[in-house]
Amino acid sequence: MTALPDNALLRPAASSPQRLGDLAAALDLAPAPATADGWGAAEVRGVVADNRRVRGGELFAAIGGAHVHGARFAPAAVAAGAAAVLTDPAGADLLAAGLGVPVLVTPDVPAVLGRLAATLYGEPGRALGTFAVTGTNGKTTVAFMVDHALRALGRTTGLVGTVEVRVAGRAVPATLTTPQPDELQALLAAMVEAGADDLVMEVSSHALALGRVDPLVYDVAGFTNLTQDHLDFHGTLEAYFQAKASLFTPRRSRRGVILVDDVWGRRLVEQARAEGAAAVALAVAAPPEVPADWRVGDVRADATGTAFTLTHRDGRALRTATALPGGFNLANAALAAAMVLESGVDVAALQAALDAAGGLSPVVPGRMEQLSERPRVIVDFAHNTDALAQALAALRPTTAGRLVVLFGAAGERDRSKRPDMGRVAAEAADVVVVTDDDPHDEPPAQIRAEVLVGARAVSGATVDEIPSRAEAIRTVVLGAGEDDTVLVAGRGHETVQEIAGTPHHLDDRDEVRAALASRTGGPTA
Ligand SMILES: CC(=O)N[C@H]1[C@@H](OP(=O)(O)OP(=O)(O)OC[C@H]2O[C@@H](n3ccc(=O)[nH]c3=O)[C@H](O)[C@@H]2O)O[C@H](CO)[C@@H](O)[C@@H]1O[C@H](C)C(=O)N[C@@H](C)C(=O)N[C@H](CCC(=O)O)C(=O)O
Ligand SMILES: Nc1ncnc2c1ncn2[C@@H]1O[C@H](COP(=O)(O)OP(=O)(O)OP(=O)(O)O)[C@@H](O)[C@H]1O
Repeated sequence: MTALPDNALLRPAASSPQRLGDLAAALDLAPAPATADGWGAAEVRGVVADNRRVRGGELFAAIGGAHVHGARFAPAAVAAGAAAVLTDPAGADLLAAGLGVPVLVTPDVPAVLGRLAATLYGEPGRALGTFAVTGTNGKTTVAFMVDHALRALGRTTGLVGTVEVRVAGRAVPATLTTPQPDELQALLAAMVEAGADDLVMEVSSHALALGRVDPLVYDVAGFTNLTQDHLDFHGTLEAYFQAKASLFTPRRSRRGVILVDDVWGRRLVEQARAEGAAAVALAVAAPPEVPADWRVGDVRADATGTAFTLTHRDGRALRTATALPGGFNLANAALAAAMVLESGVDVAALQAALDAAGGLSPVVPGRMEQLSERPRVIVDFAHNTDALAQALAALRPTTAGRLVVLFGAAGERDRSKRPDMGRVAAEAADVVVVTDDDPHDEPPAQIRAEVLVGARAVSGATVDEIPSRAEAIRTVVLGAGEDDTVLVAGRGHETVQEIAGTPHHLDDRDEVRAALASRTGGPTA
């Protein structure tokens, strides 16, 4: 059994014990037949769905998963100090008699888990201003930007997302983009305990489809865009869209700010309003005939970044800038600013705060992160077709020499995007190097071959294949001319590469730095 990191930052230090009988009555949970009388008086002080996270006194929620039933771990959870177990009928059948603690049963454990955790931790979400960001690309960047703006306003924030979880200024690496319900509510309680005013989080389509964030109702939800991704999980683009759309309903948010640059955003505004949600439209690149509440204008881009004015139909206007490169980061910055304004912050207050903070330019690890200037080497997280195309398009105008891109595709994930990624790379770059990403359990050569089919169908670019990612990085960095731009795409901040089920340490940024150091004369940063 693998041990999980038990980071105290991720849970409240104190939580008041609650009677099992009260919880069962509130959440409609029934005792399993063999549960001894008097179970209702037993007390629990939290809930965990993974036995490796039990510290003592919690309710262990044993979930039927895709790989294993959590009930198998109930004895280990009880041995670690769990005071009761909640499971479904299939889990109850797996439990041996004589577990020694009360067992409660409900038909669908994940469906009650969030509410149970929120109840146990005192509804922490209600004590925080709450911001959620969803969309195929840009969630992490927008979340960092909203967080940056709120902190510029003097607020204490908690941040939850793909790169890290941050509680009032202290950070730990994240596991999922959006944590499981029991972990999320514990995290919110830890944030409240640490004195946070606001929560900013990324909400993945998986989390929405699986109800991970319920029963949170966000004050402001933001939508970036929708392009093909995650079809392995959702099946169709329509199902993927509907998962995202569920965030923009009164059940999950009070107000939505929706970028209407793409057709999905425009559809989302209509659908959200039809369902009675307050949906605010934001146009950045959309033409003037597309109706919008907030619109971006007077865009000035130079080597230091992009300045823009965000104007509301009612005349309110904010002028600010972002140093993060690319047209998509203008859209990300505008969305972040509009979300903060829609939470009720006064324009003059945000203007003053952003002026003092130098605009919306947080450091977002592994997102268009520039590691050297000549050659310009950038590590980015683009790992789907649209993100790759956009990242390359953002770099082309400022590349005097060749534009070189190195990337692969993840194994066991949305196979259909692989040739498309190869194609857009070969269309936009001069040199394409196809390497491994995270093959997981899939044969890496097969993944590369599927990417290469798309890349080789385009004439013009030089296309190479270098299986080892570290070797590929070294080769392109050593081979780059001073005027070239090298985009190392796909893994961003990630540090573990999984090949044939085995994790290997690999940090693209470290590999790039090492290669730069061995170029004659070293890098010019
Ligand atoms: C589809 C999905 O969301 N799967 C999640 C689910 O896995 P599973 O159903 O296979 O769980 P399982 O391994 O069968 O275990 C069943 C139960 O036993 C428990 N268990 C298991 C082992 C053990 O030793 N002890 C124990 O108690 C588990 O905590 C679980 O409650 O429960 C696991 C435990 O919490 C998660 O790690 C796992 O996420 C996997 C790793 C995953 O890849 N999720 C992806 C699809 C995901 O959610 N991604 C999105 C967005 C990504 C993006 O935008 O790019 C995200 O929000 O991260
Ligand atoms: N608004 C955007 N539109 C298109 N591409 C973007 C946008 N913002 C960022 N990108 C690209 O997508 C990559 C991932 O960005 P980011 O991490 O902010 O998105 P994300 O939605 O959090 O991604 P993931 O869900 O995979 O964690 C970036 O590295 C960049 O290449």
